[in-house]
Amino acid sequence: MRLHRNLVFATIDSLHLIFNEGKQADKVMKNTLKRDKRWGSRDRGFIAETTYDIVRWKRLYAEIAEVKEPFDRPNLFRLFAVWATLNGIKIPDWKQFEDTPTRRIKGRFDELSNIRKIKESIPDWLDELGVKELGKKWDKEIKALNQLADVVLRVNPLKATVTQVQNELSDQNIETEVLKGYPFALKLKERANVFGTEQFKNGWFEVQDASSQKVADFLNPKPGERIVDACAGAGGKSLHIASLMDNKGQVLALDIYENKLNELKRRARRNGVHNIETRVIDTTKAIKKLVEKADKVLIDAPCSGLGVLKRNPDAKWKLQPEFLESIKNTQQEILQSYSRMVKPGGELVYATCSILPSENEAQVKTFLASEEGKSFTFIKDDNIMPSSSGFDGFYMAKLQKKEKE
Ligand SMILES: C[S@@+](CC[C@H](N)C(=O)[O-])C[C@H]1O[C@@H](n2cnc3c(N)ncnc32)[C@H](O)[C@@H]1O
Repeated sequence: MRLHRNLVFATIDSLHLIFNEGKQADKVMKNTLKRDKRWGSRDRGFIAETTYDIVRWKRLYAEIAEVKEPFDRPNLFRLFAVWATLNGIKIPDWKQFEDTPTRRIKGRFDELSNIRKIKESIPDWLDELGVKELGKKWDKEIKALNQLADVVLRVNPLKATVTQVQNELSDQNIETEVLKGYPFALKLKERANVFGTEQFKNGWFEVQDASSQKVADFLNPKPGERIVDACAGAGGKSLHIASLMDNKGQVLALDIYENKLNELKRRARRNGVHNIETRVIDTTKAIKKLVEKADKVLIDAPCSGLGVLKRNPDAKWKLQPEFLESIKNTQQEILQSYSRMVKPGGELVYATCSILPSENEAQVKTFLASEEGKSFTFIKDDNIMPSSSGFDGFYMAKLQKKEKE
């Protein structure tokens, strides 16, 4: 592979914004990719993948290059040189790469590969937490979480069949494969910009990780039911739920952020979904109005996001222990208040995209032992681990509200 100067410079500029200015990686990437209209999909792919790769391996590369934050421009080029060397890419004879110690880079990599927190490129506190919560399992989970995420589509059965989407995309040289056990999923064989296709614009599919597609299945919505999606965000799960209900019945999508619900409404129109109503939760009154009104409630709770590090490697550096503690309190508060919306005999699903038992099983256990939780019985749970599934880490638990005596 030959390195192109403007693509490398765009990568360096993006890394500066992410590492030194605390900007969110996905937002930086969106802006960077708008910079030059002449860039084709391979150029864009190079910038995005290289930037994300260097974000993912920041600690390892910084230790190899012997540089410390904040990274000045020469140091960002040193990180880049480590990336290129370890990926077998020839370093060009530009002045920014003068005296790159290629052999030393390889030697340092071998030396440092014995220390997990450096090899897997994670902060000390996160490595300690992983061991405390997952014991021996942490090793393979963090390894899996450092792999590049596959792109998975969820076909929208209101608009198309899996075969139709597969054939139409194949006509545009976008090859996909079906995933056993995931009835609406198609995995891209190679990364491609699916958002530009007519099929996406017409709502035939959404991009949604395979593990995330398990949540609506687990909830098992039926046409005609009244379902509350309590932390609906931009509606990844609401849209899936509505499609499984065949547009019959009602999905009430709640969130504390109006802008996310507005995005949900846009996506619902594209998806041909007509049975979602959105409500911003700005007072406790909004919750009270819905007490015992839902057949099923989904709480897709805000969480550490540790299960989706593949997709969002930047979170390794942005996440703080204090945030984790406060988000656990929020999770329990949400469980306590939104569970009241379930009708007697109805069901509650609590889900997170975390792999930490303290955000998952422990929260359910605390809830069941509480006054509010006493009216629920535990039905089942599912712990989807990145190492065994190959996709994101997710947790989901199903509880049933007891009938009134
Ligand atoms: C994991 S995200 C939801 C993702 C979404 N369900 C999807 O599938 O695309 C959690 C959501 O909970 C929302 N949230 C946080 N606190 C909340 C609260 N007290 N009540 C309702 N939603 C809340 C956040 O704004 C965020 O959109």
